Amino acid sequence: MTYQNVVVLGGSGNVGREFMSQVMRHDTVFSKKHLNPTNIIGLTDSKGFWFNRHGLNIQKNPENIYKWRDSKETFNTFMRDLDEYHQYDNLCDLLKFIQDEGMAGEIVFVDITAGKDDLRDFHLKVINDSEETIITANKNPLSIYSTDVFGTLTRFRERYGFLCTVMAGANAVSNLLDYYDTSEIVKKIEACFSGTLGYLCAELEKGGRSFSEILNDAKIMGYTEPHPKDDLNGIDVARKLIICARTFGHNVSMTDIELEGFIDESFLNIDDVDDFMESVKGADQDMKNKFDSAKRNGKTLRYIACFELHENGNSVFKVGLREVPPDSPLGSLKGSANKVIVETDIFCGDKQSIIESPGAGPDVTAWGLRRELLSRLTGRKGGDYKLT
Ligand SMILES: NC(=O)C1=CN([C@@H]2O[C@H](COP(=O)(O)OP(=O)(O)OC[C@H]3O[C@@H](n4cnc5c(N)ncnc54)[C@H](OP(=O)(O)O)[C@@H]3O)[C@@H](O)[C@H]2O)C=CC1
Ligand SMILES: N[C@@H](CC=O)C(=O)O
Repeated sequence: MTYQNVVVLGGSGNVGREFMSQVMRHDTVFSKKHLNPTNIIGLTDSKGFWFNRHGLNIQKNPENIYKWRDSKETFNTFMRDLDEYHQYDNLCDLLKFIQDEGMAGEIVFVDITAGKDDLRDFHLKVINDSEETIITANKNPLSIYSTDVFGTLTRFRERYGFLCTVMAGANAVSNLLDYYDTSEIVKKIEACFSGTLGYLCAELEKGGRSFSEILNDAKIMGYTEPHPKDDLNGIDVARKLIICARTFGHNVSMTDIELEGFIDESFLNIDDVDDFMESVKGADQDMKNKFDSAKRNGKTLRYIACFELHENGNSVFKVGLREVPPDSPLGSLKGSANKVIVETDIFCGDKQSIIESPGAGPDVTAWGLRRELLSRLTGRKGGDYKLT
């Protein structure tokens, strides 16, 4: 039996713990489902990593999941004596460690961190200087740097999976890759790409609860970024629009996007998450007024990412809050649902391509990552297929 050996970067985080728990319930050797079961041999946080070349011991007792899944602190305590923990100065030390263990060419890294420069460097090193594979839910390496970085990372598609960076529960990214490969020019995109902001809009539209209460809910449900200001300043949606546009062939960067935050900029400069959550209470009345005003116009509000290719070849990228009819394709979205409407030469008029799916949450994201991992298994379809 050949294992798919996995190292989870950020495995102790919200999505990371859910990912671990789903893999342990369904994808390891104990599930007896796949010819190449998943074997988690390493798990990192921001300071170091746990490693066991035969597989982390935490995997052996899926019945303990409930003891560690819901809190990072209890997870860290649970892990303390199970396997060896190595501190690192630089994430690239991990790559060297794996090579020294004689495991080069056998690893899939799953990036569930929100890291920036150090993760960009790690992704580049893995793709340029090793034969390992990366599957990422972290959008930063593909979006906040130059198109060259995007091009380098995605040049070996079989070694770089990024389906979960946009609409984690759907096939949006692979559809856009298909348009690129078939030379089908994307003319227009309109999308709601944020589970957090979608949930906020749908709940504010109902009335009854304040903006800050709903945001707190979204944070508890794991929809928000590690710092929710990255949702509210529109950067998370802009990153997704950049990843989409680069995927269908556009040389676009953050400065090309007309970006309007969800709330006033004056609330968006607080680094401490608890202080930030307290301060945004100041935006409650303004957000209520905006939704009341839209309602008086027979409209509602949605946070929309838009790309349009003009006849003269110029393209426009916009991200912001827009009034839309409540029964329109984006105005009718509920909860954390995401939707992307794409127009190309073939897919236009009443043949637009529309993809809708849940866009956020640890469960959806972890499932998307597992799906991408499993799609790479050579032995996936050779298992003992059971019908019940
Ligand atoms: N929530 C969702 O619905 C979705 C999330 N994502 C993405 O998933 C990622 C993780 O989100 P979430 O689980 O909520 O975040 P958390 O903050 O809960 O977890 C982040 C994890 O990454 C580790 N980490 C942070 N920085 C670094 C670094 N520089 N190097 C190595 N490890 C690091 C943290 O370790 P430590 O504990 O030491 O800080 C922690 O284990 C984000 O990039 C997010 O955009 C993508 C799609 C959907
Ligand atoms: N914070 C993001 C998580 C997924 O990318 C969102 O709300 O959509």
